[in-house]
Amino acid sequence: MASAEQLQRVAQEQLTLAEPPSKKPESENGSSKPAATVSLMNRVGGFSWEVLDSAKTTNASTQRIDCLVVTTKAHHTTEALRQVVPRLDHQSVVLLLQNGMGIYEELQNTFYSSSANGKYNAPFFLQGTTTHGCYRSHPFHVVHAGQGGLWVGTPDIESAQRLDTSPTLNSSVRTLLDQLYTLPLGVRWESTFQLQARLWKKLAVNACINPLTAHFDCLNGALLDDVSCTSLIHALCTESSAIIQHHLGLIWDQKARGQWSSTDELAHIDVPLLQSQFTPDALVSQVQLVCQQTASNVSSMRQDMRAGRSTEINYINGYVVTLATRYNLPCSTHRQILQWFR
Ligand SMILES: NC(=O)C1=CN([C@@H]2O[C@H](COP(=O)(O)OP(=O)(O)OC[C@H]3O[C@@H](n4cnc5c(N)ncnc54)[C@H](OP(=O)(O)O)[C@@H]3O)[C@@H](O)[C@H]2O)C=CC1
Ligand SMILES: CC(C)(CO)C(=O)C(=O)O
Repeated sequence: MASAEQLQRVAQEQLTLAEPPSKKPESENGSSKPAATVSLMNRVGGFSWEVLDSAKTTNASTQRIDCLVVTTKAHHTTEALRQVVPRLDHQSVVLLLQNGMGIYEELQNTFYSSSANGKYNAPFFLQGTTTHGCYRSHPFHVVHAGQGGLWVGTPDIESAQRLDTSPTLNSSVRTLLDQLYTLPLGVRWESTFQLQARLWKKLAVNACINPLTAHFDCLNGALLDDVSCTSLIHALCTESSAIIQHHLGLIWDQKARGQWSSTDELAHIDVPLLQSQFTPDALVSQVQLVCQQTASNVSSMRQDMRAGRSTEINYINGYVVTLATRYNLPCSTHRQILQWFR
């Protein structure tokens, strides 16, 4: 985890830029010779960093953290945060950058429910999602294998409202964003619902490509050549579509009941237009597009599976199943896929 609290202190990490993975036959999101090497230190003044490692907790810092960017895998996030929870307060800003969904809720329930640390002490969470691709070639060296964008916003409307009404918080979020904007990562701020729609789309796509490529041990592009894979993609997207549409429908009802004032961003959201982006056909087209665009990629779940690591399945298909159970909607294909990983 990188702490952005003392941005002028210098770290020696290097960011390595490589050719896009599509130019290679089979890459782990780009594993051949890097195209360029640049020092983060020269470009952004350097990030302060600490190694957070359970073996060294006795020497761990107790200094308050202003801004924290969490880039762990979804299933490691709660344990990673546990080490720094005492250093976060209600004015700290924490940006979550995991694939999948449900992590924000898990953190709230684990650390900040009324029975735990108390809501009053919760830091201000932001969520983000990226289409960049990168991997670590060796310690402190990251290969930037695929160019994309990075979208950041608030996880729910309550957070958006809190941000609007707290100048201190607003200034902390601005500090973090200003640092992120200096990076060549195409960072953009999005309204709550634009970001949530983006996260839903990514979840629906990842719920097809990741488990299927891991299970059938194939490249992303190969999914489109196999008839059993394409029929699974249709089944998964049909189930995801009903669940997402239902979820959006609930928001539509809340809006209709006047739960938000006219100044809220949600008052301007066109829910039926949003819903049209989540039909089964729209989701299948999105999966096909990503399979084509990342045809020569080894998906992150396939990489994890090959390396004998745990996967993010519980935060991808597992999250879809959790919502289906909550809404009492059919979800047998996602359930079947979850069984493959048990
Ligand atoms: N890599 C990519 O191209 C993309 C990744 N993502 C998503 O971003 C997230 C991160 O992915 P990625 O960077 O590839 O994952 P990695 O596994 O490469 O990196 C995760 C980092 O988290 C650290 N970590 C794990 N547990 C802890 C802990 N308890 N305390 C502190 N640090 C910890 C790991 O440290 P250590 O190595 O020491 O264990 C490692 O440095 C995932 O959700 C992924 O799906 C999304 C889009 C693209
Ligand atoms: C988009 C995709 C499927 C690219 O490989 C990905 O996000 C992943 O591998 O986790």
